[in-house]
Amino acid sequence: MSAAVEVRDLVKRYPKRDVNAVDGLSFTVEPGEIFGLLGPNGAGKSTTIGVLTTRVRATSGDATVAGIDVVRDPVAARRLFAVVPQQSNLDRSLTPRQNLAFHAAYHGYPRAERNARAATLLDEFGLAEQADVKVDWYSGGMAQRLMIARAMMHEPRVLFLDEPTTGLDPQSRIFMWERVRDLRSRGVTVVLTTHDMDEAAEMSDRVGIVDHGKLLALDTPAGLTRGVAGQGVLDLSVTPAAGDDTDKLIAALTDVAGVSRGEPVGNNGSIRLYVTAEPETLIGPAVTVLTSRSATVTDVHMGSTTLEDVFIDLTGRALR
Ligand SMILES: Nc1ncnc2c1ncn2[C@@H]1O[C@H](COP(=O)(O)OP(=O)(O)OP(=O)(O)O)[C@@H](O)[C@H]1O
Repeated sequence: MSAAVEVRDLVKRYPKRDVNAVDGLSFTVEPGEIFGLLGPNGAGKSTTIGVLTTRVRATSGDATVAGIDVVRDPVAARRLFAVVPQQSNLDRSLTPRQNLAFHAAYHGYPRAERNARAATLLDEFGLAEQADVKVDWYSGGMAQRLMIARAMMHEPRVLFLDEPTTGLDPQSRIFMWERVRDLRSRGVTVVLTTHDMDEAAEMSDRVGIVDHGKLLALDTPAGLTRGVAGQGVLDLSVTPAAGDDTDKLIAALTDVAGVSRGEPVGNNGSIRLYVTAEPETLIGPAVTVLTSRSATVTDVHMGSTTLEDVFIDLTGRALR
């Protein structure tokens, strides 16, 4: 079976720009996966989705969806994928139900089948009760759900979701995540972009981290956090003694067995230690080092490493 999505050495340079928006990107998405492209604003995620969905012309490189070259055969490719953009592109002159039916008509579905599919999908996405109102009455979360329902009308093999939950309230986000998992369980491959590390970690089977149009790392969320940043983190709120400073405290703390690295967090004296042992076993040794240097420890917090830590590790910058 061919890959669901394959991108090889993809480059996109927009006119009058002096850097590449996408700069030699390569990755493969397996059938049935939820694949997340994670990166800050401007990293090139939407441009990559734009090329794969035939809306952006690549400068060079190859892109295939369900084995079809999207440049050579865009019409065949469009039958096999669906895309939900960042901004609503619902037809405001049609009702929600009509939006779905119209989309299926465009894809050549006979009337009875498109009406039946619309009813089923409206129900699945929790919109059956408000299927015949004005689209304008929909909240952001409902519009987002309707766009996914519409995308599913022509039974795509691959669904592209560009920032699917940006701006949604927590409840709508969770509903959306559940619906996307349902799609995966039915064999639909999902490629989503996000700058939200929680969303990437929660949703994706594998995550590609992109920055400045380049792929920096690609693995399962667990593999990424394990590989780069150890087992966990220990956050310490510390006031150094007179004559001492945070950098020196970090140097002393990284001598403790099990501490792989430390860095200042913010500018109020907080220190984050990346640890390779269980974080709680290192609280005692870390506090001993700090008190031996007459530093004052006001708070200790244990946590697991996140994709944010991975991004900081790779780029030296925070994700947002
Ligand atoms: N139509 C365009 N013309 C010129 N430059 C563009 C165009 N679209 C995007 N860019 C630039 O390309 C780069 C990548 O943008 P892109 O939208 O792909 O990033 P992104 O990771 O999706 O970010 P966001 O989450 O903000 O959408 C940015 O520097 C952006 O300014």
